[in-house]
Amino acid sequence: MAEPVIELKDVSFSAQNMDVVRNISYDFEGGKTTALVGPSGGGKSTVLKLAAGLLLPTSGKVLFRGQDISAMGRPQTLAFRRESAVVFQDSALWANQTLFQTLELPLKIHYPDMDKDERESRIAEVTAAVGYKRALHIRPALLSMGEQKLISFARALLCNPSILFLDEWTESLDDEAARRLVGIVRRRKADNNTILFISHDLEIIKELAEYVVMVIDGRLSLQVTGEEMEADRNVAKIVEKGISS
Ligand SMILES: Nc1ncnc2c1ncn2[C@@H]1O[C@H](COP(=O)(O)OP(=O)(O)OP(=O)(O)O)[C@@H](O)[C@H]1O
Repeated sequence: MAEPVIELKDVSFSAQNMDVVRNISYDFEGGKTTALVGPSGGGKSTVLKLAAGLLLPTSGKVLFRGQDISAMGRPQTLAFRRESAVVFQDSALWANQTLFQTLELPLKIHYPDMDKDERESRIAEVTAAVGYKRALHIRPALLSMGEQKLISFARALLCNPSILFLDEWTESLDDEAARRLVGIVRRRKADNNTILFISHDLEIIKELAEYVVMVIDGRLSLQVTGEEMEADRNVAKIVEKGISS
């Protein structure tokens, strides 16, 4: 097994007197693609946000390359942020900023020496890669949910991260747009990126996932490899049932 890039060590997360995630331990192997699956409300997004360091556990630890995320100083946090990127389920674009401003900010933070022309060309590159064709000097309210997803995905690609956290990333997209993003993830996977994604689409899970982890009621209920899922019809059925409930 390759070195784990992200480790969840007995992680729990509670909010408003509710145990959302309970005592989860899991190592996300470097260079591998893992699908988080399970029924709605089971805790997948919370696990993804804990792994991405966007939520801090109520108890337990999340380690990035062996370092406790909650104890990292600013330089290490910045390095983790530059190396990783998140596509949120709701896209999470800034309502009061143009798409261009939203896409320019990560480049300004992580590449302070990049000049405006270079930023424009990088933004043009990633928006073309995801197939976004409309203007960039407009605000997200003018976009469909699918177009917002494309911009969110383009933002995730901007700094060429080696770790991708993708939450319901093909939701709201038509087939052509979804296939395009699947193609991008497939190429990133071939380039040994570490990818953690949430999907309710069995075909996408089968196509991309090397590991499948099911979260039900805040707990890990199944951990299998993509090969085991492919080979064992019973396992495939459990996963299928889990994602459709
Ligand atoms: N900060 C919070 N405060 C209160 N409840 C929360 C919080 N975060 C998550 N929850 C609740 O915890 C449960 C799990 O949420 P989560 O979004 O992680 O599930 P999910 O498996 O990703 O669901 P879906 O597939 O519907 O997106 C839900 O019932 C949600 O309302």
